[in-house]
This record gives sequence, C-alpha cells and structure tokens, in this order.
Amino acid sequence: MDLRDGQTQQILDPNQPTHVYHLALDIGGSLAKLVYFTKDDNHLVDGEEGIFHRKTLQKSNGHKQYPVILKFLHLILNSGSQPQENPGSQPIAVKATGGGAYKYADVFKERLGIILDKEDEMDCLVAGANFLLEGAVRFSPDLIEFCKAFSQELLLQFSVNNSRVFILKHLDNFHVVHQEAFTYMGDQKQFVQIDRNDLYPYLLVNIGSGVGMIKVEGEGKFERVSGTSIGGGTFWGLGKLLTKCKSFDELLELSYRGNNRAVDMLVGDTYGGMDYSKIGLSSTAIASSFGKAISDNREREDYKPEDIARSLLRMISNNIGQISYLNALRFGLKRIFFGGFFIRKHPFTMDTLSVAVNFCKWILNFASLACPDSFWVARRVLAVGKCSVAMMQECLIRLLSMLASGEAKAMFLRHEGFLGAVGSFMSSDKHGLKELLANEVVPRSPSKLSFAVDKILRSLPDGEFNGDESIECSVYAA
Ligand SMILES: Nc1ncnc2c1ncn2[C@@H]1O[C@H](COP(=O)(O)OP(=O)(O)OP(=O)(O)O)[C@@H](O)[C@H]1O
Ligand SMILES: CC(C)(CO)[C@@H](O)C(=O)NCCC(=O)O
Repeated sequence: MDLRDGQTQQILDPNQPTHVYHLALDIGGSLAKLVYFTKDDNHLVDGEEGIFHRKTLQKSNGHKQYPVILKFLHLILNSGSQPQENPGSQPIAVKATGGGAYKYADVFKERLGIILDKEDEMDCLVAGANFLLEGAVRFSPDLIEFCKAFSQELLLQFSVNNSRVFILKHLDNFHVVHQEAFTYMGDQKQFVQIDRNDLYPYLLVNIGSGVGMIKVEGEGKFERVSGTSIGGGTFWGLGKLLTKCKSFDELLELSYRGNNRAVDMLVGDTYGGMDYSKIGLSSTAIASSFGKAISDNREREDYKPEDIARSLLRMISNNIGQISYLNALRFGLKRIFFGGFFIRKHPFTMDTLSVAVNFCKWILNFASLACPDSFWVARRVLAVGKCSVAMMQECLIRLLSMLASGEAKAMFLRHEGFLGAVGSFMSSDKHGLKELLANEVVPRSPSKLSFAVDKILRSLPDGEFNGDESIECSVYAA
C-alpha cells in the first residue's frame, strides 16, 4: 500500500473475506515484528495477560486475518531462490523499520514487488514508546476515526529464522492504550499511571539483539546516550552454545528451573559465608558471574543446563540494569523504561533488571555515605583530567540529589517488543490516513498486493505451507 500518494490498497486473503488495511514492519537482528489493522469482529483470543494460547492459533476458524500475513511474510523471508513475478507494474509500498528494512529490501522488491518504505529505527522506537506511554492522544483525529472504524487491532511478531509467531494482543479501539507501564519487583506487578505532562525526559532501554539506551525528551527529541552489545542476542546465542537448547523459549523455560548459585561465585563463597559489609556487599551478592566454573575438576557437563541458563540470564539482565541506572543518573532521569523482546514478560528477567537498578542505587548511596566529603570523588576524577570543576560540581549535585530522592525507577511496557513496529505504523499518519479512512472502510476489489499473495499461494505445492499448523504459534492476550 502506498500511503504517500494517497493510494491505499488492501491486502486480501484470497480464501477469506477479511482485509488487512494497513500494516508496518520492524525487521530486527533476531525477530521481525508486524503491526496491522484488520476489520473482523471475531476476537482471536480470550485469556489472561501473558498466557500463551497455542491452541487458539491452531484452530482454522475464528482467526481469519493472519494466515495470509504469515504465509506472505514467511514466503518473503524463507522462500527459495525462485523470484516471483511482479503482478503489477506499480510497486506497492509498505512501511518498514529496523536493519532488515535495508537487508531485505531487494528480496521484498524482487519477490513481491513491494518497496519497503524505510523509517529510521530509533525514530520509530521513540515514536512507539511515546505513543504507548502517552496513550494515543497524539493520533490525528483522522487516524482516531479510522481506528474507531475497526473492532480489532492485532500485533503480530514472528521470527525470521524459525517462523515462530506471536500474536500479541487485540484491542477494541487502538486509540485507547491503558496501563502501558508497570513496575515489577519481588513478584509484584504494579501498573503506573503516567502523567503525560510529567513523562519527559526518560531513559528508554531497548533490549533487542543488542541494547540501545536512548534519552527521550519529547516527540522526535531524543539522543542515543549509550548501549551495549551484551543483550538478547547474547543470551540466546551463548545460551544455545552452552545448553544446546533449540529455541529461545526452551532456554527461557530452563532458566525458570535453574539456580545460579551453582555457577556464579558469590561474595560468601570468597568470604567464608560472610558478608563484606564494609563495602555494602552481602554474602549472597554475585562476586563473579560464572566464577564457580573456574573450578579445575569440573567440566561444562558437570553443570546443569538450567543453572547455566539462569546464571546467563541474571548476568545479562544485571549488566543491562546497572548500565541503565548509571545512564539515568548521568542525565538525571527519573524513569527507565525497558522494552525489547528479550524481556518477554519473564518475571525473573524483570525482577533482575529492577533489582540491578536498585542495587546500583543502593551501592552508590552507600558509597556516598561512606565518603562524607563528596568532593573527594571530584578531586579523584579531576586528577585524571578531562572535566572542568563546574562540570564536576554539576555532576555531583545531580548525583547526590538523585540519591537523596531515591528516583530512577525501572519500568516495563506491555508492548515491550513492538515499540519499533508501532512507531513505524504511526509514521503512516504523516502520509494521509484520511485517504485510507475514506477509501478502505468499504471493502474494495482485490488489490495488486492481493494478487501477488494469491499468485504465490497458488504456486505452492499442496501442503508445502499449511498455514497455522506448519507454524508453531503462541498467542498472548494482553
Ligand atoms: N521466539 C524467540 N526467538 C528468538 N529470540 C527471541 C524470541 N523471543 C524473545 N527473543 C529474544 O528477543 C531478542 C530480540 O528482541 P527484539 O525483537 O526486540 O530485537 P531485534 O529487533 O531482533 O534486534 P535489534 O533491534 O538489535 O536488531 C532476541 O535476541 C532474544 O533474546
Ligand atoms: C545496532 C542496533 C541499533 C540494531 O537494531 C541494536 O542492536 C543496538 O542498539 N545495539 C547496541 C549497540 C550499541 O549501542 O552499543
């Protein structure tokens, strides 16, 4: 669909009377995410938040919307080397973001005649996060009307490599996003009402394959302030090597059952079971992740895979939490929002990130109390060179006020993994959704895109791609 020149086209499953009116993609290093609108009154799933509904997706009726999308994208990203004939002379544009919007641009164009209309990844992440955190209040009236016309919104994600599919949620009206942010600590989840006048500035930490840390000051106003390559890709990659798990879910599942103490070296291990209270470390604090594995007489096989998975998850989450906190401190930001598909609403991951933020806060607090003359720190840093006295003073004032107020809270997002895709979707707003509203509410004849999909489906031998059954699916109803 090309929204820029006002021409809108629907994606029509040739076998189903259901239309996808508007879609956007976020193709990342590990996963691709798709957001689309469809007009169908059947709700896909009923259930509690975060629960997987594998069976729901395996039924063949009641969820007419997605098979064509799955087939469509599966074909694009996994099909063999035979290019498909472009069914029309006019190319079709689809909004896309993430590295894959560049990497797969030729594949999309050659196989389906689809031009990926690229949007910058960070722009989209921030736009998606702002939209979800503010509610949809910044949607234009046209788009709100458009959304109201539809009973359902679907967010769908699938893995580039193994066609794993997640339908995240459906909403009655996309323009109302309730309770997006929540805190998670010690098994307690608490939704936080965000006052949109008090949202900015905040730190957005997106934990995808890698981890991006972005200071967000408003709409389109942001800066990447930090990042780390030790992220979701590291957890899944190293985990695969160390435990021989075949899927991310398996690794996550293993980590539920493990005990990191079997692998990590704790303070108590080095201090004969005692705390190192002089510097504020309890005996159960991790002194060295994976440190116990240095033991001479034990091989990898001697450690349980679940303990390794647990230790790995904790190491990576701790590290991200600590770097995030220090960056929040660096810029005086009181909220840290964690997003990205690494989190997967996993309680242990969220708890570890929160604990890491708080632990870091506590340790710094401890250090500042243990050092009554705070300017001692300044003198030390100045001795190394690099920054002026004024800068250092400001830095210290900020640091101390943050410590005193006990701010910089870790928060999580219900749509954690879809920030970029939502932002990419939203970018279409710029390109005339009025037209879309005017043209698309009344179903039209199949579009070029429909013909393209139809043609490809027809060209498949029977059973080669058996829709829902051939894809292992999971559904969240949030
Ligand atoms: N089913 C899954 N398969 C693979 N990885 C998964 C799965 N579910 C969650 N993950 C985790 O999510 C991470 C990818 O998160 P996300 O989709 O937010 O990032 P991305 O867009 O692929 O990466 P990047 O933005 O760095 O290019 C993976 O590296 C892995 O840790
Ligand atoms: C390179 C990207 C932006 C690709 O999505 C992401 O994986 C990332 O933010 N990685 C962390 C790299 C860094 O900021 O140090």
